[in-house]
Amino acid sequence: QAHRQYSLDSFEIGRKLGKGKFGKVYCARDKATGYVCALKVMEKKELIHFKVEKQFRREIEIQSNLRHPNILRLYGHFHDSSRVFLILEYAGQGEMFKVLRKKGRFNDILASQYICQIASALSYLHKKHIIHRDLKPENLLIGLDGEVKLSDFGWSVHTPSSRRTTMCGTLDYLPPEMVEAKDHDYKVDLWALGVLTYEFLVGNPPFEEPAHKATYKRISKVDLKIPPFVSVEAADLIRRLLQHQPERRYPLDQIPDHPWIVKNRPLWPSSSGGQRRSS
Ligand SMILES: COc1ccc(/C=N/Nc2[nH]nc(C)c2C(=O)Nc2cccc(NC(C)=O)c2)cc1
Repeated sequence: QAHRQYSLDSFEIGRKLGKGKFGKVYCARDKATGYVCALKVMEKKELIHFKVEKQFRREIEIQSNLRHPNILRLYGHFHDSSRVFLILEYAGQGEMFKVLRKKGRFNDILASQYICQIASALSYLHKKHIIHRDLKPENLLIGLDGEVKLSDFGWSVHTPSSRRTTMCGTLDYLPPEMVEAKDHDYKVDLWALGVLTYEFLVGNPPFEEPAHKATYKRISKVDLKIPPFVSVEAADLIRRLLQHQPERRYPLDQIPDHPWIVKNRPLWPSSSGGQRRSS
């Protein structure tokens, strides 16, 4: 099954779900299994024009090997003379970005469940030496039961741990800051998780400014203003993630036990299993 050869003829094409960055997305049904999926169609000439073939191949290589309830599955891919097709998991409630814009902002219960699920997905990726590097509402989808699905691995990378092993002869001579610098890479996702937590609760990202330069200045100074309506517990987690020094950022594995998450956890995990705790 995993190595089935797919073609456009393998699918009944349903409604167009929307336009992604580089292509269109359709709901589709696999004729052989009756399984509903999402078919992402991209023009080869567009991928060449935007010089994203390498990033695109990396997205396929990375996402195909991932198995986690909060990471969108990539089941396979195929191409014809002019187009490339990704066979992706269908997430019933669509883009987080659109839901957030429509709702304005999320309450503590919804935001904390989303953040806990995203932390679980990031922890899974980091254990596989993968950094997402592009965490934002546009790259999140929501499943039928309201569970979050990390998608769009175009920018994620395998940390250079493999390069480290090939350098292993010389690793012994690397100074601490060089070796630690590798770990800094993971911690870019922790910062992004802090920005995302803020944006879910406030409705806009924390350092947003009309001019890029001004945004850059506010980020580098961590010029963070948390509005009074944000709960004390949420503000605490946001501050612990938005730390200038990467090594001071709150570890992912401690997030399920943070007061903001614990306080807002549903008494019984939802049918989708949510963030079931190991008893
Ligand atoms: C217009 O209202 C919608 C409501 C739900 C959807 C569901 N999309 N679900 C998906 N599952 N797997 C993938 C990949 C997608 C997907 O890319 N959806 C998508 C793509 C571009 C735009 C939108 N638009 C919205 C509103 O979600 C959705 C799509 C559209």
